[in-house]
Amino acid sequence: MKIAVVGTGYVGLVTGTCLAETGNQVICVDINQNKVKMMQEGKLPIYEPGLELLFHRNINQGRLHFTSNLAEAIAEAQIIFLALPTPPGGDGSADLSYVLGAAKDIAGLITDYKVIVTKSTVPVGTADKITAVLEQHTKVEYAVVSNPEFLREGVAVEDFMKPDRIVIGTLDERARKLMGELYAPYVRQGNPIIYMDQRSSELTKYAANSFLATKISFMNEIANLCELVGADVDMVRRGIGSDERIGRRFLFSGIGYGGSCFPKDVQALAKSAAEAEYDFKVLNAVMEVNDIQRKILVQKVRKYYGGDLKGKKFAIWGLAFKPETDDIREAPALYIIDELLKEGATVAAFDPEAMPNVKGVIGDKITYTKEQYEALEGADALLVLTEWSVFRTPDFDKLESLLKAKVVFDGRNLYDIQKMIDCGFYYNSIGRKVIG
Ligand SMILES: NC(=O)C1=CN([C@@H]2O[C@H](COP(=O)(O)OP(=O)(O)OC[C@H]3O[C@@H](n4cnc5c(N)ncnc54)[C@H](O)[C@@H]3O)[C@@H](O)[C@H]2O)C=CC1
Ligand SMILES: O=C(O)[C@H]1O[C@H](OP(=O)(O)OP(=O)(O)OC[C@H]2O[C@@H](n3ccc(=O)[nH]c3=O)[C@H](O)[C@@H]2O)[C@H](O)[C@@H](O)[C@@H]1O
Repeated sequence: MKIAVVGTGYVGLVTGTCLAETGNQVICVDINQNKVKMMQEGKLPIYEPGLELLFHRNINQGRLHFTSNLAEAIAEAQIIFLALPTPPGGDGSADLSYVLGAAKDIAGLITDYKVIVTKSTVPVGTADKITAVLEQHTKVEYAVVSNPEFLREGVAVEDFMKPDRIVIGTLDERARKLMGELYAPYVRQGNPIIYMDQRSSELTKYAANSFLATKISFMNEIANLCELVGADVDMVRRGIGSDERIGRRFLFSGIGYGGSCFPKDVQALAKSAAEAEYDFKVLNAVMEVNDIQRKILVQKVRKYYGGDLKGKKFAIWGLAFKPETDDIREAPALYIIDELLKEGATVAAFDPEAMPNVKGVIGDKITYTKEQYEALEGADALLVLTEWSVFRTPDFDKLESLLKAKVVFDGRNLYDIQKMIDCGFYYNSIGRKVIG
C-alpha cells in the first residue's frame, strides 16, 4: 500500500518505519527541514532501541522516504497518517491547531479518495472537526479514521510490530477494509483489531493513558502510606499484583509519572470532561498526587539535612523520564534539579542518553559527567532518578570511596535494603524502610 505520514516525531517515525517494514511504500513529511535533511542522509533524529536497523533497512530497500513537501508526500498515498503534536493549550485542553491546520492543507491538495487517519492523541469529537474542515475545502471523497497509538517510548518498535490491540475508529466500510488490510501483518500474534466508531476510539486512547496514570498515582499513595505505617510497598505490590484482576504491571511507585503523554493526556481528559459538564473527580486526584510525588524525594533530602541544602553537592543518576529513551519531556529529574538549585545546592549528573537534551534546556546550570561514577566525586549524596540498567548493580565500594558521605536517595527503589544495611549506607527510597 502507499502511505504518507505527516509529522516525523516519535510516533510518525516509528509508524512510518514499521509500516515500511511490512512492504508498504511510505513517505514521511515534516515541516522541520533540518530533521528531514538529517533523515534523508540516513540519520535518525531520536534514540529508540531497535529503530535504527529497521530505518536503514527500509531506506536501503527503497520503501521509506522523507520530504518536506506535503503535496509530494500525499500525491499517491491511499492512507495519510497524521502524527502531529497535540500539546496542552493554555487551559489544559489539547491544542488541535497542528492537526486541523494539516487537514486544511491536505484538503487543498487531494484529487482522489484518501483515508485520513489520526495517530495523534486527540479529544473526542476531533474526527468531526477534521471532517468539517475537509468538507469546507474539498469536493473529493475521503474518510476520516481514528487510529490511536499505544506504543511506549523505549520499546516502541516492539509495541508497534506486536501490538496488544489495534483500535480503528470508523464507520466507513471502504476505509475499514483498507485499514484492516494494512494492519493484517501486525495481528499475527492473535491480538485483535477492534473496530468502533470514531468517538469511542478517540476516548479509548485517553481512557487507557489515564487508567495507567491512575494505577501509578494509586501506588504512590500506597507507598506514602507504607512509610507512615511501617509497611513495605514492594511487598504490597507483589501481594496485589499476583491477583490477575489487578495485574503485575504499572504498579511501581516512584517519583511520579512523566513523559510527553501521561501528564498532558490526563489533563486533557479532565478538561474534556469539564467541557461536557462532568466533574471527573478521580482524574483530578491523580494529577494532584503526581504533583506531590514529584517533590517527595527533595522533601526527604531536605529533611535529612535539617532543611538547609545550601552548598551541598548532589550526584544524580538518571535524567530521562524513564530508561531506554533520551526523552526528558516532563521528566521528574528536571523538577528535582530545579528544586535543588533553588535551594543553593549544586548537581553533577549522568544519564546514558538524555544529557544532550537536558543541556539544551538548562545548559550549564549543572555539571554533566562522562560516566556514572565521576558524578559521585565529592558529592554529599547520590540521588537515583531513572532506573537505567547500568544503575541497578553498582560497585558499592566505588560509591563508598567516591561519595563524601554514604548517603543514597533512591527514587526508583532499585537497591536491596539488606545489601544497603550490609554496606552501611543511609538509604532512603520510596515506600520502604529507611535505614542508616
Ligand atoms: N511520544 C509517544 O510516545 C506517543 C505519542 N502519541 C501522540 O502522538 C502525537 C505525536 O507525538 P510525538 O511523535 O511524540 O510528537 P513530536 O513532537 O515528537 O513530533 C511531532 C512532529 O511533527 C512535526 N510537525 C509539526 N507540524 C507539522 C506540519 N504541519 N507538517 C508536518 N510536520 C509537522 C514536528 O516538526 C515534529 O517532528 C501526539 O498527539 C502524542 O500525544 C501517542 C502515543 C505515543
Ligand atoms: O500515549 C503515549 O504517549 C504513551 O504513553 C505511555 O508510554 P510512555 O510515556 O512512553 O512511558 P511509560 O512506560 O508508560 O511510562 C510513563 C511514566 O510512568 C512512570 N511509571 C510507569 C510505570 C510504573 O509502574 N510506575 C511509573 O512511575 C514512568 O517512570 C514514566 O515516567 C503509555 O504507556 C503508552 O501506552 C502510550 O502510547
